[in-house]
Amino acid sequence: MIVAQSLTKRYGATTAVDGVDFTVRPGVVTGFLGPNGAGKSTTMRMIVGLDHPSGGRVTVDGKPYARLGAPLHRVGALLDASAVHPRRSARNHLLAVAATHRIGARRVDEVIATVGLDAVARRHVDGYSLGMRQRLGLAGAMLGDPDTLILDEPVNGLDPDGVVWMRGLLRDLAAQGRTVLLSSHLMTEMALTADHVIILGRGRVVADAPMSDLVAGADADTVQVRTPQVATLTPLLWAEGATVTRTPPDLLSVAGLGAPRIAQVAAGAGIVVNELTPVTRSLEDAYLELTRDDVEYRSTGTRRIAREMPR
Ligand SMILES: Nc1ncnc2c1ncn2[C@@H]1O[C@H](COP(=O)(O)OP(=O)(O)OP(=O)(O)O)[C@@H](O)[C@H]1O
Repeated sequence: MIVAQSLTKRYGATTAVDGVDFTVRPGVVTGFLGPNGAGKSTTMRMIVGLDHPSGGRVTVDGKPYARLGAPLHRVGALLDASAVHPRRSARNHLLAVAATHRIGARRVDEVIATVGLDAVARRHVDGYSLGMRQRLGLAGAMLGDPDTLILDEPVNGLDPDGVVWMRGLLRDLAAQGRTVLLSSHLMTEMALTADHVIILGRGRVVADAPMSDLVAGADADTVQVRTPQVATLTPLLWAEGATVTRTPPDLLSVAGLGAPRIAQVAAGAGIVVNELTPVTRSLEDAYLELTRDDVEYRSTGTRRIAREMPR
């Protein structure tokens, strides 16, 4: 379990992390989201003792990282996949890390197999693709079989097979009762992987909620109804207390009445319904709405770029 209390980090005049409180629980994958510069990496670095808080504290299983004995067995981190000596092989890199905790070669070969690098483990890392480096970083994080995993953008550079594999692995690790904190800008992937989400905006927590709450959200009871008989169905839905918005020629957006009741009303009046779809909000919609005021780096759009291009 990771607990942050009033956690703060200032770099000169910049407050990167501004008094955040959150708990990352075991047994689920927790997604860590936020616009560029929101403070995710800084928070992760503080969790693993690579940065010191300017205020507040963060603990793993009740202790600051620096006070955990044999930290590789407690916390595994993948924060920067490029942080490996390029002239070392993956296996030698992992053997060197393993030696700091008296972890043997057998475990090194086990994690190499788990991340699918067996065939290239004896090659220099400088020939590795970004996806291979991510796999190696994950192998390093898992080396000590830790209860807590902290992974900054681990799916960057992975091919579609790799993304699906990573999703399954992270979900398995959480199902084994581990604490998994994962940052990513890929909303669709995050929606498939995480059970709980913490969103930062300008160094503050703007959301801390189960994924199901975020993706259902405000639009959960809106239903899209497609019927050739909109004029007949609309007053019947009004009579049931629904709010109905019409998009010609045949689409109704119905709020305040669930799909089963709409189907009953239509069937009772002999109205043909071609589509009945409950509209759920995507994680991306929820994220964009929650961070609308917290985006530090916003593009100006392609039209302006086109105007400024030399002819
Ligand atoms: N070592 C540093 N020195 C000075 N400022 C820093 C340092 N590290 C981070 N910052 C600043 O702190 C803020 C938060 O940065 P951080 O990298 O934690 O954001 P992030 O949410 O991980 O962003 P991204 O999604 O782009 O990775 C930014 O304004 C950044 O410029």
